[in-house]
Amino acid sequence: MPDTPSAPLLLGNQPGSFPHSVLAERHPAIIKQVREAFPYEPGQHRALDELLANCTKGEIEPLPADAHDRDHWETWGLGEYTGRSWFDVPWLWSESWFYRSLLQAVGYFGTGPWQGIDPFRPFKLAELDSGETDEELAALDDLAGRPAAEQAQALLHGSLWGNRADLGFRLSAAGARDADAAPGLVADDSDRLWSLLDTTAPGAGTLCLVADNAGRELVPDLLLVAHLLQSGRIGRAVLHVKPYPYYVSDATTADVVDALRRLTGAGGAAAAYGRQLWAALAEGRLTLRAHPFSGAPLPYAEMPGGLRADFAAATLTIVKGDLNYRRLVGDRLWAPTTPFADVTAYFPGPVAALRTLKSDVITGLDARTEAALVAAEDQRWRTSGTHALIQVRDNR
Ligand SMILES: O=P(O)(O)OC[C@@]1(O)O[C@H](CO)[C@@H](O)[C@@H]1O
Repeated sequence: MPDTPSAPLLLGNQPGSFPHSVLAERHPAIIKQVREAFPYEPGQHRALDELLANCTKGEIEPLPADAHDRDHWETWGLGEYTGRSWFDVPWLWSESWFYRSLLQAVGYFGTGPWQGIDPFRPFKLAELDSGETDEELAALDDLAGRPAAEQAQALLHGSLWGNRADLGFRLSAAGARDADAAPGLVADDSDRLWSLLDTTAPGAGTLCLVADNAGRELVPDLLLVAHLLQSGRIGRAVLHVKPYPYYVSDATTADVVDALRRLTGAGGAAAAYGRQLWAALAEGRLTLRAHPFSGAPLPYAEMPGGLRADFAAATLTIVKGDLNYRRLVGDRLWAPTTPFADVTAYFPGPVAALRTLKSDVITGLDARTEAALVAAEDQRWRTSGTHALIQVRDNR
């Protein structure tokens, strides 16, 4: 970002701020929920007690020498932050460290019987099995008879607003789920998004979709991918998921499998989409990636070469959700009118952000939109989850 003056990095040490509330309130609430959802054994309860004390009052501790991911975390700044309060290091870093620590506490990374048991799975499954998901899937039958452009726009918006289905957010924002979505987007580059996928050679393009939440967000993401493959706007899709459970509801490979089973078992148009994606995986037209950096506590500007090459080769990369937006533009308190194109100039290919606003970070607003939002809601629009955006930077 050579020409963009930087902005203050978000830390969690300002009482009353959103980042502070995540560290002081959301994380303890997540520990409580996870503890109540599983018949954990004494060692796990002890480890959760220790984590609760450590993440609210303690300091960041080093990893044991034999931790499987020690090298990653050393590269990602653990040495520098060891011994500091969770509240005094970059907020993005301490949140990521929290999820890594929670998985450690419940034995996810161990060699024992709890290895690989996702502590968030009950919440994800409840959402996937909900009546709301049934309704959303049934609506696909009506959509099937509509013109292709209308279907595409509806599925794009389904994927965008699916981002409200974020279980971590709903834990701490009481009533967030029911608050009405604001009509209109605070930024809408959807025409540019479609123009990037308008191809004279059908089936030639590759879409990278950096997924966010499982369940009611991943389902519409998959439907969008299926539609783009089917209509020939893309020939290949690469779906980036998290390598392990993260930010409560972030999608992992297991969640993709659950979502595909849900689709194929639903009947009607949903099942047809599900079968199509199942076949696309078998044929290599849809590929899954679970890159370690997808769970890293760092902005995408610091992504390693392999991941950069993936994004560079794509016709378009769609980055879903609030956390990915923070990582895309940098977790900083930018002036809202800072151009999105400037803060994403480092990204190696065309990139689109689809996000509902759930944290203070925002770029790319025009001054009039920002003024109207502030006049109506003070600064609440930044974190309420009721506003959304589609922003695109095309570097071709
Ligand atoms: O990435 P997502 O699922 O859209 O949102 C993640 C989120 O709930 O977690 C962060 C705070 O913990 C915020 O960035 C955001 O509110």
